[in-house]
Amino acid sequence: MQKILVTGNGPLHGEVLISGAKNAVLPILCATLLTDEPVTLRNVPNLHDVKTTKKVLEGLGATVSYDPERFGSGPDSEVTVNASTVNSHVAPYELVKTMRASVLVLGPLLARYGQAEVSLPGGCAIGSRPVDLHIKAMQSLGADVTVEHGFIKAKTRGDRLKGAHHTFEIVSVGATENALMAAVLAEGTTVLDNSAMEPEIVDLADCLIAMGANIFGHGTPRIEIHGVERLHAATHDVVADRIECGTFLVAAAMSRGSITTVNSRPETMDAVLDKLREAGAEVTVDGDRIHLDMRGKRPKAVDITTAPHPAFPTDMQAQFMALNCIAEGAGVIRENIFENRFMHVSELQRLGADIRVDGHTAIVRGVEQLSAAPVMATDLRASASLILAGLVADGDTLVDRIYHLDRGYENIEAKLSGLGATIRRVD
Ligand SMILES: CC(=O)N[C@H]1[C@@H](OP(=O)(O)OP(=O)(O)OC[C@H]2O[C@@H](n3ccc(=O)[nH]c3=O)[C@H](O)[C@@H]2O)O[C@H](CO)[C@@H](O)[C@@H]1O
Ligand SMILES: C=C(OP(=O)(O)O)C(=O)O
Repeated sequence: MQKILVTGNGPLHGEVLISGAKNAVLPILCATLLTDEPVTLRNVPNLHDVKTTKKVLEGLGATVSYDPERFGSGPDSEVTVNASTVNSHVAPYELVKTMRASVLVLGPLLARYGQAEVSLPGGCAIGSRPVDLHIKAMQSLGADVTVEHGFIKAKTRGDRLKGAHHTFEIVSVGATENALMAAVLAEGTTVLDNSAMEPEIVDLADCLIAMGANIFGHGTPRIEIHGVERLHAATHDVVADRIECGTFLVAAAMSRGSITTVNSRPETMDAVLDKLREAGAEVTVDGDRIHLDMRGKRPKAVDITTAPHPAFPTDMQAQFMALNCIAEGAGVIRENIFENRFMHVSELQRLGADIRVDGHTAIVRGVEQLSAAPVMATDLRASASLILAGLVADGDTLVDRIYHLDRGYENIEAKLSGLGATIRRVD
């Protein structure tokens, strides 16, 4: 099994190209099921999760094509999906269990084919992550849904789903996306209240609009959709990954360095950029570039409270915990989205971090120096936090179970090496 070996090696400097967002490309790939015409996506990141989604779509009968030479090559990286050949409506357990975003085929399959069978994704390291809100939204749109033998089985009552007014009980990114994709082909108007407002939802809506959907209010808590009978071919550029970008900026801050992110989307990152400034970084924005400079200073600890967008994202919590581990002072971290998203704490403690956890709150007191140790990644962002800690620890840190990392970071070791880090993959 592959591992990453990272050696503390002074400040990071230079430019890093940000990839397309995992959390945008996955729902958008699922949205290609909504039309029998080809949809081309650009700025597609070369991630394990993208390959899993490709397998899910191919399992349904769609054709997914890309040029392996150019795949993962930044803005020009293209994937085309042709769903005209879809002949199955079943997303099997073997694929869904490895990537819960596969549940996002539920809405598109129901909307286009009137039926869907999607395995329940199950829990994962960060929490139980149920899909009840997805199911309730499908029911509001006129689907009969049962859960049998570990599968969500859904059927439209008539030929098509019916537009409806649906209010999400709590804000959910995935349930908003599933409902949005289902509603674009429903008969009549749908209003989705208490919708999630993440930039990746806006990107999905923009792609659906390019495919001919009528959507208003995306990026606000109320999305209105006027259903159309069919969607058509389109080309769409996937929005930049704000979490990948934030991860590199935190790495630079921790190492007291100075870096510039390129092809990023600063306007989607206010909460993270504000916290970096609070930590003592000089952050300037110029179009798609974010420049962060620590001027050689040690970062200051910051308090973090995770909540739905536009508040501070849970997917950046572990990285800021790593920052607090070596910062001046103490920071309080409150995790409000997932019940079990402190799995990185015990591994950071192995590197010498001073962290006390009480329920959903962690108090982190910065230490002058972390000391390298073998550590185990438990989930995607936990993996990132361990690499960041390893970058500033004294000695060689070996991070095991990096398959989590490959789900969501394209070539992280090459990108960090390009910034001057000493990091490599070992077998
Ligand atoms: C592929 C993708 O985009 N993943 C992101 C998405 O996950 P995901 O879409 O799974 O996260 P949600 O926004 O749905 O989850 C928010 C909260 O709602 C709960 N919930 C969700 C659905 C449901 O049916 N019932 C229910 O109780 C969850 O357990 C969680 O406590 O948003 C999360 C929150 O920003 C991010 O951490 C993930 O990176
Ligand atoms: C939790 C995450 O992703 P997923 O929903 O794909 O598990 C993440 O990106 O940090």
